[in-house]
Amino acid sequence: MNDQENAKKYAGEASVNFIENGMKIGLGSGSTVYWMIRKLGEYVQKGLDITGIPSSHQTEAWAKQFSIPLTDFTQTQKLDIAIDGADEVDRQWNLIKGGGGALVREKVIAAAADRFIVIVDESKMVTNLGTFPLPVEILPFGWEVTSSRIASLSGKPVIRTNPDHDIVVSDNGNFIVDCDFGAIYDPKTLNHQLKQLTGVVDTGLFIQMADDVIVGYPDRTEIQSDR
Ligand SMILES: O=C(CO)[C@H](O)[C@H](O)COP(=O)(O)O
Repeated sequence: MNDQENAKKYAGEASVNFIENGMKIGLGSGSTVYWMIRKLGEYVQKGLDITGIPSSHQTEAWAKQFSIPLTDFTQTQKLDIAIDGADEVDRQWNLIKGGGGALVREKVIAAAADRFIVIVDESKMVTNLGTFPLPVEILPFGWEVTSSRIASLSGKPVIRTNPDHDIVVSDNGNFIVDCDFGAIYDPKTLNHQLKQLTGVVDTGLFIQMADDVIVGYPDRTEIQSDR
């Protein structure tokens, strides 16, 4: 395993220490979350009684693989904790998410949780957001119009495609545009401007939602609990 993967494993596994018996847990998406789910599965095997709501089809498949009991929002509207990765984390703990395309469900889950824990390897910690292009989920209908309106906010949107050049469809049946805004100095305002555009479902900007950030290094973790 390379250094970055080790760091993801450290961060993912450390987050499981925050989980207590009886909790309802939001399960994020991505390769760091994989390590959290795998470790959580071990705890469940040993008798930990929890239920999870997955934020993507991939996460649901992993949760089933590791025998984690699942529920959904028809059963509960409140989660004790949500644990998720991120593509970038700035100094105020604003996030860019959505590299894996699950940003909308991830945001619904984070918003429903009493505590939102972010798990990242050290490479994700940045001074300003924006090196990673911002994912924005948009409706397929008229996506060209929505995309050009995002461009008028200086976002340079690129429709997300797979290696066969087909447009990627999110778990919600929508499209994603990856937008290069340069350095994002005011993520709150940008998020607001984007969300006002008809056709935009949501953005990968998570503004001051994180309660804790667990940063993984190749040989250790650092838990940051004060913004
Ligand atoms: O937002 C996400 C998926 O939509 C992921 O959490 C984000 O892309 C980080 O993924 P990884 O842990 O694989 O680096």
